[in-house]
Amino acid sequence: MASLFDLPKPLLVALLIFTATVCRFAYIGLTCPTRHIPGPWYTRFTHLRLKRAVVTGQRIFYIDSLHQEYGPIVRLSPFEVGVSDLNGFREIHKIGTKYLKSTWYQRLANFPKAGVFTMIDPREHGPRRKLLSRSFSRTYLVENWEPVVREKARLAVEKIRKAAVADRADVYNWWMLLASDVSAHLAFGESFRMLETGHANQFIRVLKKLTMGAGIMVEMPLLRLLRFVPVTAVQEMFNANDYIIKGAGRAVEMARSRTGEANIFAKVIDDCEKEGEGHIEDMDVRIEAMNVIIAGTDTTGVTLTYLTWAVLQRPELRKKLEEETAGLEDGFTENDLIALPLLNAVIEETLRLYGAAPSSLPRVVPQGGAKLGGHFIPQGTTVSTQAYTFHRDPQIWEDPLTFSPTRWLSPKPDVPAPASSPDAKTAFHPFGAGARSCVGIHLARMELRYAVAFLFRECKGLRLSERTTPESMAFENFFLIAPKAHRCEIELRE
Ligand code: HEM
Repeated sequence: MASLFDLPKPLLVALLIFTATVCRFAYIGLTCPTRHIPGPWYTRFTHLRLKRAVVTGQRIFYIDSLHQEYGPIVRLSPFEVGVSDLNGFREIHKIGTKYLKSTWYQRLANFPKAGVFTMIDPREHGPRRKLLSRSFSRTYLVENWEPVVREKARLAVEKIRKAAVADRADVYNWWMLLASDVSAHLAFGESFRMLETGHANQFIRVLKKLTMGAGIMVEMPLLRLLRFVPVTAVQEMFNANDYIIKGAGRAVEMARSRTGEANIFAKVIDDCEKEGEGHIEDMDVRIEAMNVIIAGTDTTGVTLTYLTWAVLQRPELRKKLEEETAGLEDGFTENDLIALPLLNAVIEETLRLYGAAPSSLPRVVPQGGAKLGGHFIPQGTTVSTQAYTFHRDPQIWEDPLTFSPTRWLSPKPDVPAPASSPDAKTAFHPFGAGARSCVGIHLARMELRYAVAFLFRECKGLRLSERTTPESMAFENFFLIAPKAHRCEIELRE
């Protein structure tokens, strides 16, 4: 009688692999710790459907569609659960929470040490965060960095205006240059002059490659094997680390030099020395300098791009913004901008629908497990909350898909704005929430305010170019969002 072992060897190996895979899936499915949570049947066996959504830039849409179908607590994979329940969100992100960042962040860290963004242990993260927070407080920024932000925003708009009058201006490019020039200037203490030259310098280009590589590797670790492929572009991606870490040494030099222009780390180092309550090594300064540039560039650049797009689709709104900003005195400050109701409402509404970081903020359920939205979730499970879904919840926002800045304005003096309801306040988190919320929030808001004020004050009558369409502006989602076309062109006919 013929036996299995009579089969040709390749077929036998294929059969064994297939059987092992089926057994593995069956085992995961039967022992799946989240099997009692609602969700598509296949998410009990594998994370592959979720992975497909991640690598094709569709994660936020896929998870949102699962919430629509299965409710506020949904199984995304055997070990990950989506949460769009408000009380669940409060519990996960409250100050002093025991839900820590998942190891996804650690795997994202491509540098020799973790920085404020990727640290997981609160005992490590807390002191670092405290040190950086002082340099990013609004008071400190207004006293030390407001003129730099203002001048760069003015210059970006001057460049946009020139290009838009001549032919068309790609605001995606200009807003990215603005945001990286600001972040780099704060981190290094000297301008990279990218707005002046109109393109990113070598350091920023390599840093971008490095973060892109880290983003790909964290999702597809097997691709690390590519480092052995002798192709220059691939090798550059893997060797970028050394170049960047070396380049970031300039941030340390500038911070420690008392003769050059200061950077934000000069204060961090001073604070450590003065108060003796913190400790930061040169490598930490390098890593945090890179963090500031990485975290501060695409986030602000993309948000400004979508703001421009959203306003220019609405000529009435554009005119009102032009009128409001025309009323500013020439030497206006951020305090004057904070007093402009429409400008701030437009920024908030942009952050609601088009904030650049609407994806899952993965956290791990602490020891003992937790009950969220009426479901028990075992310890060790990753729970993911995404702003994309909270910001579009029809139970919280009226007509949630419509871009409507007036929801942020009081209709009458004694009537609160619809967006100031307690639920809306909890649900709205474009800058994250709790102890891990954005360190750069005041810097980002300052950049957004100045850029919007200069744009609509200096460029009256802007319109979208024909090449800027809903398709070209559709979201691509790789942790952050970006327009699919990676451009957003506008025109100005005088
Ligand atoms: C519109 C612009 C911005 C948006 C929408 C944004 C959004 C966010 C979000 C959602 C988080 C939380 C991430 C998480 O929990 O996984 C975060 C964290 C962070 N952001 Fe921003 N950000 C912006 C601008 C900036 C800027 C300008 C900086 C520059 C310093 C910055 C630095 C950071 C850092 C260092 C963290 C990590 C904080 C921690 O874990 O303690 N961000 N940001």
